[in-house]
Amino acid sequence: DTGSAAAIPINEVDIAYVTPVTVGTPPQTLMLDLDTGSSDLWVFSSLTPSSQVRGQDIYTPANSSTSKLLNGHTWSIRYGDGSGSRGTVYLDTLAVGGLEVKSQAVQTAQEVSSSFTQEQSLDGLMGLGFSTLNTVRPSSQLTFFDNARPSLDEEVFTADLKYHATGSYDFGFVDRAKYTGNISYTAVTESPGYWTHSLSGYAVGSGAFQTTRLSGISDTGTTLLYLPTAVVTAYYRQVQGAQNSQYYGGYVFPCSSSLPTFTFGIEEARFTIPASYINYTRISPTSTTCYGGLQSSSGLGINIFGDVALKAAFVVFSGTNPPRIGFAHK
Ligand SMILES: CC(C)(C)S(=O)(=O)N[C@@H](Cc1ccccc1)C(=O)N[C@@H](Cc1c[nH]c[nH+]1)C(=O)N[C@@H](CC1CCCCC1)C(O)(O)C(F)(F)C(=O)NCCN1CCOCC1
Repeated sequence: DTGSAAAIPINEVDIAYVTPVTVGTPPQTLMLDLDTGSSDLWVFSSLTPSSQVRGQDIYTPANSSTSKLLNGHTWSIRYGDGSGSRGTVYLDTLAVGGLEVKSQAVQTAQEVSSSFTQEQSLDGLMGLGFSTLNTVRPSSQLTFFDNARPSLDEEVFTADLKYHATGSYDFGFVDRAKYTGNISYTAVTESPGYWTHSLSGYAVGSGAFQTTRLSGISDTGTTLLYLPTAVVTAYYRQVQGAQNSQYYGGYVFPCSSSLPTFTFGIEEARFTIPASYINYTRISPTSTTCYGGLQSSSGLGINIFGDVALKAAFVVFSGTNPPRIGFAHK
């Protein structure tokens, strides 16, 4: 079996991407953020207080003939940006791009934090990290990918995220039409449940490639690229008027600045992020100060290869044993 679905940016600066997912019988369609940085599939639901729902689509288990309450199970998750949610669990039929799983744990939110209420384009998350990160207790649940595995033609899913455009997620196959040349693979460690791997080095603009292994997580659920301070200062040293603002919590610069590209290595392969991806957004609609798409990871304790980096490549998340991750040009 295979599946293929759209990855649609939810705003004009690609803060996140959502994918249509159908849940239950008859199918209820929700727009979920497919997130390789977590492993809970949770949705706004009929159990979410109406005061916390603002425009999101909801899953109503009572309207599904195939829903089953997973008795006595609860979950609670906190994300890197401080947002969170918690609730109960149903098993139901769930499909992404034509690929169906009969009994997927669907975590129904009974409480969501305000940033989720405010994000009306996001009806929930589909975690595609390793199932060890799942927060359902007393027994943790499997991700959609882990449930789908036995029926997949190939034990992979791919991410083709695009800059200011709709891309795609494919399950069970690697679409030759979506990339050029060869796929450069590198080893993944499942610790502690993320797609953790290393970069073989980096270059700022046309500068020399610095060969140094940088470990981090490829995370479709994180907007920006977070790397060590040494790398980030080397980058912004090339940007007129750039400064690390305490006020804005990161590197900002005049929107008129010309930015260098940023290149990262996956083993012998090199991937260049265009300057436009790093000129992330104005700090306010009328401001001439812009916020960088490359920021320091020093406060995070981990380097995060988020969407700013991932959208510069075609990425293969391979659930083989051992797992590996592949990057190709597109
Ligand atoms: C707002 C922003 C300045 C552009 S942002 O860069 O912060 N963007 C947010 C994503 C977002 C999208 C839409 C609206 C609002 C926020 C972002 O990139 N947040 C990151 C991480 C981060 C670090 N620093 C600042 N932010 C995050 O929490 N990402 C998680 C998924 C997000 C959560 C909010 C909603 C959108 C999806 C994540 O899952 O990718 C994660 F890996 F970062 C994470 O927190 N994983 C949870 C890991 N736990 C470990 C323990 O077991 C349970 C799972």
